Amino acid sequence: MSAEIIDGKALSASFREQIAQEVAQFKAESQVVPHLTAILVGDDPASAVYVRNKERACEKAGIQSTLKRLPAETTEAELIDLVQQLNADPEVHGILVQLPLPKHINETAILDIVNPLKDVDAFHPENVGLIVQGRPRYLPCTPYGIQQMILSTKMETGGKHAVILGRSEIVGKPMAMLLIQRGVGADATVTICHSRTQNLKEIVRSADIIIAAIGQPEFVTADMVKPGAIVIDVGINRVDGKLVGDVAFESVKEVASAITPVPGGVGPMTIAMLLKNTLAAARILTGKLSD
Ligand SMILES: NC(=O)C1=CN([C@@H]2O[C@H](COP(=O)(O)OP(=O)(O)OC[C@H]3O[C@@H](n4cnc5c(N)ncnc54)[C@H](OP(=O)(O)O)[C@@H]3O)[C@@H](O)[C@H]2O)C=CC1
Ligand SMILES: Nc1nc(=O)c2c([nH]1)NC[C@@H]1CN(c3ccc(C(=O)N[C@@H](CCC(=O)O)C(=O)O)cc3)C=[N+]21
Repeated sequence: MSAEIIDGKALSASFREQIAQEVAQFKAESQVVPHLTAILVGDDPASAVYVRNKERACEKAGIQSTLKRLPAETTEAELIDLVQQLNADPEVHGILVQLPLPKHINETAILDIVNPLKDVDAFHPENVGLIVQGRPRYLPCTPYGIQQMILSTKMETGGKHAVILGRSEIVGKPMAMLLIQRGVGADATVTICHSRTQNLKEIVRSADIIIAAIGQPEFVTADMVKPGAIVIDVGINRVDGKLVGDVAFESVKEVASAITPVPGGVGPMTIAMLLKNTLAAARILTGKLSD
């Protein structure tokens, strides 16, 4: 039997519609326009696509979006200066520093100085700490979007074995934190695999939920998937000009019960959750909601 295809594009559209309504209501009540500012340093083509998608989505939801484009030669001091300006600007509610940054800039040094209340990526250590403790201020966009996709399948996650491939700060690690929390769409038993993991295939084969976030084209093959598992493909890889995920979609969909496509899966959901966080940031900063 072929798996249910979790349509990230359609799901994100329905989230974005809901967010647009909430934005309109917030504007009417507060006379404030939620405003996201993204910083893009250098000209990485993949980052440019993401930033463009994000700008379009903001516009459609009634969220103001500004892109600060800086040349690849920008110094760390210059970038710090810009972040501090945005921190101090009362009209900016969300700040997103597009990663990766050029090698000569220390990413941690930059992410650490973003005002945690404006940190819509949830990368600041204060926000990460709050997530770990189970009292999040913002949820990290990609794991948050994935959790919504899993919820959309109506599969019970409680007590299930979720195997995450990849331990990055942006996907793998925070994903594990969300799935081990108590509550709906969580309560899972989580294993994180990475490049040093032994018996990776066997571990993945025991998973009820597989989340692949390693950046290796079609790494997860049908023989690694337990029949009936949910498979979430986070990978964005460009192969011969085509976009492919970390999962061999065509064969795995014959084994899984539900699967996300690439493109049209996790990517669009990441953007929808970014909009949600930006509205939440505007609420927190204007005192319309306690943080
Ligand atoms: N759709 C979306 O919204 C998003 C998509 N992405 C995509 O997701 C993918 C992962 O990105 P990101 O989370 O930033 O991860 P990173 O590229 O920062 O790290 C990759 C992780 O995968 C692990 N890994 C790499 N190769 C293997 C392997 N052969 N076996 C086991 N583990 C391996 C690494 O292990 P180790 O730590 O040991 O090196 C590391 O933990 C990329 O394709 C990226 O483009 C990322 C963010 C959002
Ligand atoms: N500070 C920061 N926050 C991030 O959340 C962040 C980041 N930096 N750096 C890079 C990764 C990657 N990422 C994607 C988001 C959406 C799509 C997306 O919209 N993808 C579409 C199509 C993309 C295309 O056509 O190339 C899809 O999968 O259907 C992809 C990738 C967010 N990231």
